[in-house]
Amino acid sequence: MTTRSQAEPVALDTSTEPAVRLRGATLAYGERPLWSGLDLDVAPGEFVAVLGPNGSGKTSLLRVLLGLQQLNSGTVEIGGEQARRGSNRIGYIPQQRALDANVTVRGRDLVGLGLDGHHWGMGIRARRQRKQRVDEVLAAVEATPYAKQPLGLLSGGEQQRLRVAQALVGDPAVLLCDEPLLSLDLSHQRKVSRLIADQARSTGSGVLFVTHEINPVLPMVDKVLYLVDGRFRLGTPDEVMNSATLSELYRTDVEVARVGGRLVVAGAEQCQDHHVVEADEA
Ligand SMILES: Nc1ncnc2c1ncn2[C@@H]1O[C@H](COP(=O)(O)OP(=O)(O)OP(=O)(O)O)[C@@H](O)[C@H]1O
Repeated sequence: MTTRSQAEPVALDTSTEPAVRLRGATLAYGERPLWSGLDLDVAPGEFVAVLGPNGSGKTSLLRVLLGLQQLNSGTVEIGGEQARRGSNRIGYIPQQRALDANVTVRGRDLVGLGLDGHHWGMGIRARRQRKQRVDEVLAAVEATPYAKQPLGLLSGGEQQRLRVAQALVGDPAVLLCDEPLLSLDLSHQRKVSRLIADQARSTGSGVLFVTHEINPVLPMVDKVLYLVDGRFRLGTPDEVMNSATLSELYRTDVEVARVGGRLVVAGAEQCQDHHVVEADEA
């Protein structure tokens, strides 16, 4: 499923800058801080899962990295440069919203938009390379059969696979994924998770992956950032996803068990609806 781009590379030199760097980052809307004093480095190729209950500030973190939301204090860098809107170093899979049935843009045109801002040059050769890259990524998400249909006529899961393709097509240095598995069936959840992890390993994209359910991506996760009610913990899955750490974070008794390679979290009401147990995932 791994593909390589012929676009001018935007992935970073792994020996130098982290893909993402936050220092002393604080974000508050009004009085209530969503998180404060956050130091986070995402190295090229690293896969970071961002967890937390509703309203804990996961999407807001992505908005900060996208340059759409200002920090109250601290700094945020993408590849050593201050985060800014419209950076072509970032691939973004937004939280899913169903598109209106009247949207007539074709899937492959949506994916092609992910290459805008890259330096492809002019002429027939560049056009052919661009088309080839779009075709590769469409095939990787198994969207080729419906890529010429209007987006508004596609199912939620089909639209979502095209959003994934759009985010991946430019080989971004940073891949921001906001619950990208929602509305995908189990088979496509696995394929899309694997595709994102492969992208991280092969092109050095640093991945921030917001999810309510860590199990489908657990084998791929290098670090977990867990946000709860203004507090956070950052570490390896074993360091964060254990009873002592989550009890401290939620300030109530939380039990974490490993069952057949999966994590089951029980205790605080807000984390029960957060870690859904699926029978099928290995
Ligand atoms: N621009 C804004 N102005 C004021 N409050 C905001 C703004 N954006 C988000 N919020 C609030 O900040 C909190 C965090 O929102 P955010 O969307 O980051 O949470 P989340 O962790 O992604 O939640 P979910 O799991 O429900 O998607 C919420 O209470 C939300 O209402």
